[in-house]
Amino acid sequence: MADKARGPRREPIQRTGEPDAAADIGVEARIAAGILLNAALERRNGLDEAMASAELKSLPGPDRAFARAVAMAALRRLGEIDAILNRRLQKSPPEAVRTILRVSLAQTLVLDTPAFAAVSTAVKLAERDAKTRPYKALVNAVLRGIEREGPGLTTAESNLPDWIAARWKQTYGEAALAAIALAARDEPPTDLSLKPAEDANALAEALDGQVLTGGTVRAGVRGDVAAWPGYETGGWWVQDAAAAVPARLLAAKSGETVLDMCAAPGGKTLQLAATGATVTALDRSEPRLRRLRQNLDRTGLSAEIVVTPGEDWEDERTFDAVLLDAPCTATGTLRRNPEVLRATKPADVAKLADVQHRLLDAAAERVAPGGRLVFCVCSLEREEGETQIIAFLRRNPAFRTAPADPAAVGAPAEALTPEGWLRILPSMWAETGGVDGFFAARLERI
Ligand SMILES: C[S@@+](CC[C@H](N)C(=O)[O-])C[C@H]1O[C@@H](n2cnc3c(N)ncnc32)[C@H](O)[C@@H]1O
Repeated sequence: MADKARGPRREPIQRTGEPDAAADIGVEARIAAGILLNAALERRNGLDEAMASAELKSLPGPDRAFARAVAMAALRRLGEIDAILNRRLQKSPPEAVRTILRVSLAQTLVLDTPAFAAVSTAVKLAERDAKTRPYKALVNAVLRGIEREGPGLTTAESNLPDWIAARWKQTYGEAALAAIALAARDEPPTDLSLKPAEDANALAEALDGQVLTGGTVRAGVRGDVAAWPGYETGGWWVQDAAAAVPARLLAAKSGETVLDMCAAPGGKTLQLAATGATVTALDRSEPRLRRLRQNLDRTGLSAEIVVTPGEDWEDERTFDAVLLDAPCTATGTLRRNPEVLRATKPADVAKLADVQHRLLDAAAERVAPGGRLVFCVCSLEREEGETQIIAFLRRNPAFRTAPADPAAVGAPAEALTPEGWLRILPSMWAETGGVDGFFAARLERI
């Protein structure tokens, strides 16, 4: 596969992190990294499933964390890593050999692992398996060649699957595509949403971070969030700055009734419950609702929980405000979940748009006269965002757009569309570390 030329922007690959003591971590962790990488490339949720497998769980914690960091780095830079490899490979090696090479390059090019450790463990990995043993010398030569002569220039856009890059170029233009690709190269910072009574400035200071417009605290440190101040006492929860926007847009108030229609694992339910509104959190997935319950317990917040598909809910109630955070391709979360780009197929966009259409109609029925409806998706695909709302407003003349005020809801100013909706791109707020991609529209029943 040749390095894709989608424009002139070619730059040296940048290192972004350094897992602890990578040089001391051994072959087993690298094998695990390969397992995680391939699971993520093979199937949706593959990485999470593989992380939960007995094989991964049997590793010591630091090895497991290292394996995940390597797999994530490889996924974020897959196009660049393959381009570098392809310049040195005369023909494509067996997949197992490519995995070893990818895992090794993710360490040296992205994670700052010392080359001696990344290369020698790659050679040991090749040696261990009869299928890869004949390629031991090749693995050594390719990796040492790259170390000696440098990786060469690569493009951030090459990390995006072709069909996705083509779509985003058409929807957002070439410059935005390049900016999104750049934003997706690096591990994003961790953002926290706080309960209203918490001191955002003190938390930001403790985490060497900053308070963003809207009140999100962006941590300046990484690591185990459960060890950060305020976790045990439930003062905050992890939630990307963009993911915190839709619940603010709904502007729930104490004393109102609110339905969160696709609620689990509950980041937005927590925001809504923290306003003092009476919240009903509905989701079709019991396992995901279990996580929502744990989140409510930890934060001391409360909500009624309903397990059912939103379209089939046999309940007559209507609500002052309804939030529909619909299931979607999640392409906007590519910085946090680079695997979504590999797992999503073109046909998924239309399939999920159908689900969103049905859920939107079901959500609309739950809105009391004069009430509000916020629809949002963490997708960059127009069919899951703007197109849904245009079609919904045509089918439902009883609703109209209530334009968003980006400053009031902690969204980037440039996210506001002419229609009054919010289209947040991962390239926005780049100077403070970027955001997830989101679409959100607030509607009101006339
Ligand atoms: C984008 S996630 C929601 C994230 C959540 N709002 C949060 O902030 O943590 C979409 C959710 O929709 C749920 N879901 C999918 N189809 C559904 C349906 N027909 N009815 C209700 N929930 C559904 C999924 O189980 C998933 O939890």
